[in-house]
Amino acid sequence: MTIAISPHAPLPEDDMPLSRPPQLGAGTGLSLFLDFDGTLVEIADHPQDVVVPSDLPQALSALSERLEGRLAVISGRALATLDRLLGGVAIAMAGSHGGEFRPAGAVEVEPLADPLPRPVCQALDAFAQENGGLVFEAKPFSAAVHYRDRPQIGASLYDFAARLAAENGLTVKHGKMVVELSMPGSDKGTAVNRFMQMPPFAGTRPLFIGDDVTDEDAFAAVRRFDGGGVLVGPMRRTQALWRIDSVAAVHSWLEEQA
Ligand SMILES: O=P(O)(O)OC[C@H]1O[C@H](O[C@H]2O[C@H](CO)[C@@H](O)[C@H](O)[C@H]2O)[C@H](O)[C@@H](O)[C@@H]1O
Repeated sequence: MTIAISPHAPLPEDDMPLSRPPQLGAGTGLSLFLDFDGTLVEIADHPQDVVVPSDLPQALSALSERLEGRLAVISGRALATLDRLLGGVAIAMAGSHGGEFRPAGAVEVEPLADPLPRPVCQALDAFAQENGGLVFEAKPFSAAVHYRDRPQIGASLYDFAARLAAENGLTVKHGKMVVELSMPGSDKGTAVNRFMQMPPFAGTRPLFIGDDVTDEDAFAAVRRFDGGGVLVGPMRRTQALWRIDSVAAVHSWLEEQA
């Protein structure tokens, strides 16, 4: 299938149906970027409770091989966590919302951001402790507070984090029942840009599959390389050009590409 995509194509309206993404057939020159939570694994109540299908690491590894290495997972999770959850599969990865970067087969993690100042992490952690039921998650280049167990705290948590961000020159991200702080200059879009400057991604047209608003930076980035985003889940205002209904449907689509 030939796909024609322009970075200047109009964005879809939020009530406009988006079709399934194109197939990664031989000779299409496409590369593939995948988000993790809500895309490859179902959302769970707590970050440590996600269930990784036992065949997922091998499926990613086989697809990466078929695409001659043009596959990467780009996640908000720490790379060390992704390694543990995916059994150390040797595919390309970026973690901590673009703060950590590692090409396929490499051992060294390349930082693409500076770590958060310790007092900021301590302040976020203290807010989580003082508002029982919040989960503080420290990552090498960002820190997150999850409020899924106390949704009513979401607005005050966001205000608190936004104030910390303004006082310290940081970036605040608001994902699914989670508020995160990181140093400016790294997000999933910068991770896409970095991969697209190096082989085997350079010169290809990237697809990015993701579910969260934090994936929108990557949806915008892939359009600049004549590629497109694939939104997972219900339609919303998005920069994605295609849509897949659910995590299960992502798995089916990945199987079709094998
Ligand atoms: O970029 P992603 O791979 O989608 O990671 C985004 C965040 O995912 C994790 O939190 C989310 O998933 C949890 C498990 O399903 C869920 O409990 C939580 O409410 C979600 O926000 C992860 O813990 C974060 O570090 C990632 O940034």
